[in-house]
This record gives sequence, C-alpha cells and structure tokens, in this order.
Amino acid sequence: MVAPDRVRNFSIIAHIDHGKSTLADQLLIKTDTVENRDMQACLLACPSCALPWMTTQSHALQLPAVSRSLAACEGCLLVVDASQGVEAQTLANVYLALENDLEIIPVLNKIDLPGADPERVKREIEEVIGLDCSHAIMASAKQGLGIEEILEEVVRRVPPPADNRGKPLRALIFDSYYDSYKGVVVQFRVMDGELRRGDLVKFMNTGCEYDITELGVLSPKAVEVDSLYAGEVGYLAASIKQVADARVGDTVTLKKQPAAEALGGYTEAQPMVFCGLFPTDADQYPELREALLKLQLNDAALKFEPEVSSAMGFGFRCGFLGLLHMEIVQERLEREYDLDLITTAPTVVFKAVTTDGTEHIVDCPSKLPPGNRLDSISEPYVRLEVITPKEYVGSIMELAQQRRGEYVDMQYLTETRTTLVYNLPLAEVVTDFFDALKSRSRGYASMEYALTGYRENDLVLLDIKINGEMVEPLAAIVHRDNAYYVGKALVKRLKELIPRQQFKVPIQAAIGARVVASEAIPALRKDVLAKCYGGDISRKKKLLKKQAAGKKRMKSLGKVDVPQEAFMAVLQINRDTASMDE
Ligand SMILES: Nc1nc2c(ncn2[C@@H]2O[C@H](COP(=O)(O)OP(=O)(O)OP(=O)(O)O)[C@@H](O)[C@H]2O)c(=O)[nH]1
Repeated sequence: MVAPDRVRNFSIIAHIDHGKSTLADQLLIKTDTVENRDMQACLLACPSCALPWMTTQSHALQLPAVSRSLAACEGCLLVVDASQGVEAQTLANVYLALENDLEIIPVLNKIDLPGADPERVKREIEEVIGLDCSHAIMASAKQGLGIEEILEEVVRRVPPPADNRGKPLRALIFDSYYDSYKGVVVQFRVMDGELRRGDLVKFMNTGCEYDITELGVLSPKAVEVDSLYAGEVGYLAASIKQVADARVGDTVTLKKQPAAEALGGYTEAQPMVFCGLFPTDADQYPELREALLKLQLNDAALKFEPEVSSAMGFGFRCGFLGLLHMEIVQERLEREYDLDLITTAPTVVFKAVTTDGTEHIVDCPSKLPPGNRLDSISEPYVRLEVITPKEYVGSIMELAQQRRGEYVDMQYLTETRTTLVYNLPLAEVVTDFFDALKSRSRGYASMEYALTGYRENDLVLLDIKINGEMVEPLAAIVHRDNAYYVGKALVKRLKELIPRQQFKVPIQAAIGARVVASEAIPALRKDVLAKCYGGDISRKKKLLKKQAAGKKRMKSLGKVDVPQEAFMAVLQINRDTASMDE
C-alpha cells in the first residue's frame, strides 16, 4: 500500500482534439520510467479518452460519466490547445471540476504549432474562467515538452486524498467495461474504508451483491493486489454479467458492514433518442436480437424492446443517449454482426397527457394517443451554449431561431469570440444542428448542451400515406407552425427517393383527417436497361450492380419498395425548411 500522502488522483479535461489522449499517454510513460518516484500519481482518464473518435455531440451526454471521474479526483489538468483557445466543452468540464472542488492546473498544449499563441489563450482562460494562469504550464504532448513539469505541479498542487481508512467502505465506480473472461471490470476510487480480495460487496444503488474474484490497480497494466484503501484507485472483477449491473456513479460497500449512505451523483443513463431498427430480411430478426444483447453487455445506456409494425414487420425500438450513440450502434450492428438494417428516423421522447389526465411517454410518433383524446403534448428542452468567433454570431442566431430557439444570453468572451446561449427543443438539436452550426461557422463554433426539462408546445402528428396506406415509421411529431412546410417538403423528398413502380403511387401528408400535402410518383414506363441499349456491357453491369446494392436497403411497404433514405428524409426536411423561401 502507498501512504495516502503520496497519492495524487487527478484527471484531464479538455475540448475534443486538444490533446487529452496524447498527453495522458506521455504522463503514463513518464511516471512509469521515473523510478523511485516519491509519489504515486494516479491518472483517471475521463471516459471520453477511451473513445477518441467521438465528436462533440456525444460529450454533452457523457457529462454525467465525466463528472463521476472528476468526483473521484482531487485535481485536474485543464488542457487547452494553445492555437485554439477555450471551447464550449472546456467550459462545461471546468464547471464540473469547480463543482467537485478540484484543484485545476491549466496546461497550454501544442505550443509547438506555428499558430500557437499561449499568451492570448492564457488571457482567455483568465478572463473567461477566472483561473489564474501565471503558473500555467506550456506543453507539447506530441513532442514530450512540459511533461515532467506537469507531474511536479500535480505533486505540489493537488492535495493527497483525505485519510478516511477507518470508515465503512465506500468506493465510487467511475468506469466499467465488459471483458469476456472476467465479466465486467469495474474501475473505482475508494473514498472511505478498505476493500480486500474475496470480500462480499454490495452495489448500493442496484442492490446487487458479488464476491470479488480479482482486485488490482491499473498502472496502466493491470497488477493484482490484495487490498485497496481509502484514496486509492483500482479495479475489481466479480463475474458481473453486464455493465448495467455496475453502473458509473454507483457506490460499492461491504455486505457485512455497509456504509449508511451511498455517495451522491448516481443517475441512470436515460435514453433521449429513439428509433426503430428492422432487419431488411425478416429472417435476421433473431440475429439482430442476439447482437443487441451482446452490445448491451458493454453499453448500459442502450435500451431496446421488440417492436412490431404492420409496415415494417418485426424489429426493435431502441433508445440511445444521442444521435452519435445511435450511429455507432447501427454501424457496429452492420459491420461486426453483418446485419442489413432499416433504421427509422430518430425521435425524442414526448410526453402526452390525455383528456382523462393520464400521462403517456411517447418514444415513437405512432404511439401518440389519438387527437380527440389528447389534452397536451410536451417535448424535452435543452440549454445550448455555443462559442463562436464573433463574425458568425448573426448566422448562428438565425439558425437557432429557425430551430425554435429562444434567446437567453450573449456575451463577448474576448474581443474576438462570443458565447451564445439558447433554450431549444431537443428535437431540433438531434437532427442536423451540429452540422449546420459547423457549416455556418466554417468549423469554428463549438457547442455543448444539457437537458433542462419538458415544455408544453403546440405539437401535432404528421402522418404519411403511401399508396393509400399509412406508413407509421414515417410519421413525425412536429410543431403546428411547421407542419405544413414539413409535410410538403417531406412528400416532395419521398417522391424523389422512392423508385418508380409499375403503377402510379400517391404520397400524402396529413394531420388527422386533413391532407396537408400530396404528390404522386408516376408509373414506371421503361425497363431500366432500355436506357443504355447498345451501350457497352460494363455500363449495364454497373447499372445492375447499383440497383442490386440499392435493393439491399429496401423495405417493401405493401406493394411499394421504400429505400432506407426515405425513412431518414424527415431529418433533412429541417434543413430544407431552413432554406425554403416560402
Ligand atoms: N502539434 C501538436 N499536435 C498535438 C499535440 N498534442 C496532441 N496533438 C494532436 O492533436 C490531435 C488530437 O489529439 P488527441 O490526444 O487525440 O486529443 P483528445 O483531446 O484526446 O481528443 P478526443 O479524445 O477525441 O477528445 C492528434 O492528432 C494529436 O496528434 C501537440 O502537443 N502538438
């Protein structure tokens, strides 16, 4: 055991791409090579470290996990790219660090870059965050500059953990992952007491009990130990079947002498975005189920339940933390499990109150109670914070307004950069908002958002009928003011996307019994090959191949084949309405 006064627990917070992972690697190499060090530094990599390919959108939703990592530390490195500056995520993370009372050490990374301007960025950190930067460390994680200085500063400034060894065991879970041999490997920080291999432990929030089969520290390789004390960080394995049983934020205590109270901050990951996943080939349904179960072993936030739709057949209604999470899961299902899926447009979770006063959770538009029984519909809202160079402010405000945003605040962070705050419906953010923001700011704006609650709005169900049949997966819940636009644009888009059939196919958008838009796909006249009669054979082959590839992602709805893109068309509509002149 290491004397508690020689332990330092710290983590790294940074905006995406500012160099968190590179710096973490350097620090680990350095602590490993400096022998007889007078300390044991324990680096708690924030969860986003393990997922370096995630983009900003995901991070807002990962904040609870990041906040648990921070709760397990006494200090943190605030890493800011010296060629960029403070971004939306930097701010969100700093607030969490402040809430957790951490000692924050500013590090200006990437000073090797020709565009680096550490003095400007220092001023920015001082002005925006109010953090003294006179001792900020200049570093280049890439070139290994400033690494030793960082470690020295950590030892000097981050306080050692409080000596709580005498108390009943409380260990905070800040990460967990599934290992096919050991079961779930749980990473935790012992806050109070002591934990030994073989102990019978209880997870206070889930109530699950386990015998610890393996106890160890990651330094960074796993090294088994017999016991861990308050202040130490380690991992345990106990044949736990899925990460949902060992959730981030839960408290581990001893079954024999349990702590009176769990540590605070435990929240279950709530899926915020839902979509339907249907195998293109109905025979793949059992495989899809197996694959989802496997993914769930390592993904406590993934939710799914069987869904049967008259249009789509058997599939699953799946819940995700956000769009990025959804895309990652879909991609893994298709790549790793070789499934061909039709995905329906993502939707947020609405709350509907019927005239009898009952509240209904609506995670699928077609589940909305019928109009004549509806009293009200509410939708989730977020507080969105954007940081942007000031020349894009006008364009971003316009975007936020188009997306039903409600202006809250604007502040000049520095002479050149501005922060904008809006309240806006989550439904408007989970479409292509991030892309639109990036394109309007040439990639320079960054954003962060957090759920604030539900608000009642004048929302209606927009139904889509193809060839006279209601297609549930194409239905959408939209604001009444936009329903006409969306209906019109959606019907137009569907006409472009759905291939011609042997017969004329009418497409209609309706609110209740009222048709708000209609189009028709004319009947197919020519054979597809007729176009290139006499043309060379390779061209024909190419055309056929293209058709075959297209076919894979079709779903037959009644007599009409509908391609995958049609199910996502409603997402593009928002963009279209934004640029529609009408
Ligand atoms: N020039 C230069 N590039 C750096 C430095 N540190 C990191 N990078 C590069 O910046 C990019 C992002 O670095 P990462 O360490 O992946 O950043 P991150 O903050 O961990 O990113 P996420 O995990 O995706 O949030 C990589 O291409 C690194 O090679 C540095 O000191 N100088």
